[in-house]
Order: sequence, then structure tokens, then C-alpha cells
Amino acid sequence: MSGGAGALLRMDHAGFHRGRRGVLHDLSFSIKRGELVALLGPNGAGKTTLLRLLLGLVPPGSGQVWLEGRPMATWSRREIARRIAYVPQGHVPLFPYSVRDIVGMGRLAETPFAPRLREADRDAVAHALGALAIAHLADRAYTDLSGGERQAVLLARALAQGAAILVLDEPETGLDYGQKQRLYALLRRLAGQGHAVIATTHDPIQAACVFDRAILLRHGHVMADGPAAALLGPAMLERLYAPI
Ligand SMILES: Nc1ncnc2c1ncn2[C@@H]1O[C@H](COP(=O)(O)OP(=O)(O)OP(=O)(O)O)[C@@H](O)[C@H]1O
Repeated sequence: MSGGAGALLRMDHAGFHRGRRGVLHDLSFSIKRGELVALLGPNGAGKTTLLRLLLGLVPPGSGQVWLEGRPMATWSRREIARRIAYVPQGHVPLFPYSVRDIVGMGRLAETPFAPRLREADRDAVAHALGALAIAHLADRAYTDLSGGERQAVLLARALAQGAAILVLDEPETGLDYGQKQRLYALLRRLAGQGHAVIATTHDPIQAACVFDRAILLRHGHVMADGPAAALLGPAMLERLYAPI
């Protein structure tokens, strides 16, 4: 097995079980710099589990996951955090940190023991707040925000992290129309700058317009993988979302 030339992330016949039940089966694909990849599939298809494997949060039960040509298990959490930023679904912290502090947490992989952020970190935070058009929320408590505002803050935190790979779990959830358009423009811009972006979504129509590539997952198998606009037609969507 090899790490895959030029791939930032690669799954090589990766499988995952929960107890005796197979959740992901024999997944093989790679993601390169500059790719904007949508991951689609019905509820329970295994999308979030697949992201957890790509993040190194769980090891595959079979096969291998590679990060920059090295098995994921050989990287430390801190090394992974420098390379992969994650935007989870519906995250609520216990303490009322300010938005600025939450976004600043994206810099922890760079300055884990520093008592306060350095100037470069503060610049990265300000840039990320600006890119998401949420600078006006900087001093608000994260716990007091709406769901959509929180989602935008988590995106800003991922951006501040400066990682080459961005992994997002249903990032458009709760965003209003304007925020969604800014999100898609931002993802396109990041891909244009050489980032690799993979996002789960339940919106195939938007995915066809915004993403370069789509990976379709059904019952833990890759049903199709190709250019989003060509792949996400009515016949394919009917097959993908057909009742069990
Ligand atoms: N903690 C868990 N314990 C047991 N089974 C789980 C757990 N988390 C997920 N599963 C199961 O694994 C399968 C895949 O779940 P996963 O969350 O990856 O799907 P998904 O495609 O992200 O779904 P959705 O679109 O609903 O978010 C499902 O059958 C789910 O019930």
C-alpha cells in the first residue's frame, strides 16, 4: 500500500465496524490540494463516521487512512491539528467564551502554551472574523448566539487554524441565505488558494453548483465519485436516496 502521490488525504480500502455491524466498507479515494469535495448520502449512510476516520479520531477497522503520504496513526494530534481543521455539526461549549476567544482557539496548535495570542495569531483571528462577516460579534458570548451565528464562528475558527485541509460536517446548517453564499464563496476561494475542502451536505442542488467533485455514499459504500455537476442528476439522486 502507498500513501498516494500528491494526495493530502487518502483512504485505502478503509472499513469501519460498530460492534458486528459494518458502517463503512472498502472505501478508496484520495483528496488533493485545491479540491472542493461534497460528501452526500442518505441519513445514516456513514458520512460523519467517514469524516471521523479522515480526522484520525477513530482508526479504520480495516485498510488504511493516509495523511500527506503517512499513515494517520503515525501523526500526533497536534500535527494533525496543524494540517486539518474541522467544523463539527451543532457544537455548544459549556462556558460562555467570547467569539474572539473561540476563534482564537483555532491558533492553539501553533501556540499551545502561550499565555496569550501573539500578534500573528490576533491577525489570523481578525482576518477570519472578517472573512465570515462576523467581526461585530467578536465580543459577544458564543453561548448567546443563534445557531447560524455559531456555525459562522466555527467556520472562522477553522479558517484561523490555517490548516491546508478543511473538513466540514453540514456547514450550511442554520445559515441564512447571505451567510450560505459567503460560505460557498469562501470555500471556493480556499480551494482556489490550494486548500483541500471536504464537506458533507444534504443539499445536492447547491452541491452541483458549488462543489467540483461529489462522493456519494450509500450504506457505507461509495456509490459514485466524480464531477459534482455531472454526477448529481435526477437519476443518480433517485438511486442515492431510494428507500432501503
Ligand atoms: N455512537 C454510535 N454508536 C452506534 N452506532 C452509531 C454511532 N454513531 C453512528 N452510528 C451508526 O453508524 C451509522 C452511520 O452513522 P453516521 O452518523 O456516520 O451517518 P451520517 O451519514 O452522517 O448520517 P446523517 O446524515 O443522519 O448525519 C448509522 O447507522 C448510525 O446509526
